[in-house]
Amino acid sequence: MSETSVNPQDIVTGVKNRIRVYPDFPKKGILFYDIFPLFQTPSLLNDVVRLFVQRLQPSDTSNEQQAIDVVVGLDSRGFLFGPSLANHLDASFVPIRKKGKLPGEKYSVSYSLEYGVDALEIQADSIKSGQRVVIVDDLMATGGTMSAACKLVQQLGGIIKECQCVIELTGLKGVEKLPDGVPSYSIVQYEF
Ligand SMILES: O=P(O)(O)OC[C@H]1O[C@H](OP(=O)(O)OP(=O)(O)O)[C@H](O)[C@@H]1O
Ligand SMILES: Nc1ncnc2[nH]cnc12
Repeated sequence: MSETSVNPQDIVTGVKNRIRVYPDFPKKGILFYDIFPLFQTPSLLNDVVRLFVQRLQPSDTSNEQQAIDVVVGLDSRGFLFGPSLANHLDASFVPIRKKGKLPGEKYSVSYSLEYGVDALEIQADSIKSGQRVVIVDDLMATGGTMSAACKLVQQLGGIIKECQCVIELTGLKGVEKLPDGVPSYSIVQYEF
């Protein structure tokens, strides 16, 4: 898709101005970053997705091998960005869902997150071996969710080109949990 490039710093500022922070939600001691106010500014939301796209653009746009085949979105807030990102990239969209929500043959991985433990699932035929994948979510905290998602994609033979989040809580060192060699990118960073 040929669009003019976006200035990352403008988007960082826009996102930071709109995110709301709630102490002690959903549990005491958790500082909760609410991304939903972003959706009240459609142009900013569009810029967020375009910034994700810009990161993935090959330097040589004629090289078809560089294209992303699949955007994987994580249940549930990753679904707010994934389909739009997939549309911009002309890629397919695949959901990774919390356990018990997807029908058919599935792969499953259990994981821990900042405030609980759960399992994630992907449909067995949703990614073909060798397909180039980007995984998107709203936020990375401990990295438990994203690292479980990486494991599922890799079990299906997907090649993860990047894990993308709007927010990263850098003090929780989530990126260190990702499988070796998997790149990650976040638009805004907070320590906790
Ligand atoms: O890095 P982690 O410690 O794993 O935490 C990050 C995950 O937690 C949140 O989702 P949550 O599980 O709360 O579900 P939701 O999107 O349905 O609210 C967030 O949207 C990420 O998916
Ligand atoms: N601190 C936090 N704020 C918003 N979503 C989260 N998911 C995990 N930790 C979170």
